[in-house]
Amino acid sequence: MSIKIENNKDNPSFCIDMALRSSRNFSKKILFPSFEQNSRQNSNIRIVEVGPRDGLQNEPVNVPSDIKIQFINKLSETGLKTIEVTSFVSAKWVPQMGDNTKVYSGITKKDYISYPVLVPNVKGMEEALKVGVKEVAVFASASEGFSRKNTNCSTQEGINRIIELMKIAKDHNIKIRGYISCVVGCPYDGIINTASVAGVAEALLSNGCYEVSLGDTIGVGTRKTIENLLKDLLKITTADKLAMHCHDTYGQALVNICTALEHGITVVDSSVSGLGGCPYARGATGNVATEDLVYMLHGMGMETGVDLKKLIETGRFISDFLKKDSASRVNKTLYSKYFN
Ligand SMILES: CC(C)(COP(=O)([O-])OP(=O)([O-])OC[C@H]1O[C@@H](n2cnc3c(N)ncnc32)[C@H](O)[C@@H]1OP(=O)([O-])[O-])[C@@H](O)C(=O)NCCC(=O)NCCSC(=O)C[C@@](C)(O)CC(=O)[O-]
Repeated sequence: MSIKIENNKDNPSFCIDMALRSSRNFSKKILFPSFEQNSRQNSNIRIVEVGPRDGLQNEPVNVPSDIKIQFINKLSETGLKTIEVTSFVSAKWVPQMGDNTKVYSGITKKDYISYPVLVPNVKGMEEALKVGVKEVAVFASASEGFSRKNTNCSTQEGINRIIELMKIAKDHNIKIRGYISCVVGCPYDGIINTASVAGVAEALLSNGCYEVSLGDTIGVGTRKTIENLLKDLLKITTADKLAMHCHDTYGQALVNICTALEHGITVVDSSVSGLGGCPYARGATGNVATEDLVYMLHGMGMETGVDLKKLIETGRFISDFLKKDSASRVNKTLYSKYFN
């Protein structure tokens, strides 16, 4: 059975199946019973696009700086309000991000878009300051095993480093966003308990992060585990201080994001074309694709301010450069309808 939707901005004027209608009506009332109530608070969702950083950091082929700059400039035209541009980590650890200064300085910045960069320590913070960053993202792990593999230190040592760099950031009026990695599972330590996540969240928030993004780094979370995590976190903080960052290894990312929306969270990280992965989290695939996220949110009647057609074109630009298929099902389905 098909219905024709004339004014749906995310779909060409062709017949789409019941899935879209379902996402507008059925899912609100039946799949997620509490959704109707929370969606009134959640009608505007902020998407944090992490494609240029998380999306590219694990790519084996060197992406030239001018391609990264074109990619970010295209993302800036899509209506996204936050685009994580690069990271100021050690190039010995993540060679793909070694051109951070060139990329950050080379992009055309719009004053209504925030362009955070990832920093691990004081050295990264100082380098980021030299190019005039206005927002940084810091990261700590809820698991010891991942902390050691990713940053060569324990979780507490990582937090201590972050506290030092946050002092500098605050002195320069730089906004600070936090990430917690491995919030439900770790490739080295297995299942992570919610108390460990809550401890890191408290440390990051109390030292100056305006929000903390919950990273399901290896994408093992399910509706149940995310629900349990959020129930516990919401005892120590409020939903407006939390964001979701779901890798889609097991295809659970959208469901987990819906679970977060139900709990009042309104900020979601994603990566165009589903690019991404951490070099130190073996087996993890990319983030939830921004195209799929936007399609879902618009289908649910939520506003993101993002132009899906431009996003699809941008996703295709970077996938074509990388010579890989887009991991976004929405991109795969709609690209030819929009552009051929
Ligand atoms: C933290 C370190 C630096 C410790 O690495 P280390 O080797 O212990 O550090 P070090 O202090 O001994 O320094 C070693 C060398 O790196 C240099 N160095 C030191 N710091 C910097 C810096 N900031 N920028 C540039 N260079 C730096 C330093 O100067 C020195 O150079 P050398 O003297 O040998 O020539 C390293 O482990 C590192 O860079 N790790 C980052 C790994 C990474 O970027 N992982 C991916 C991001 S996290 C992620 O993806 C998860 C997330 C956020 O997306 C959320 C989720 O998905 O869950």
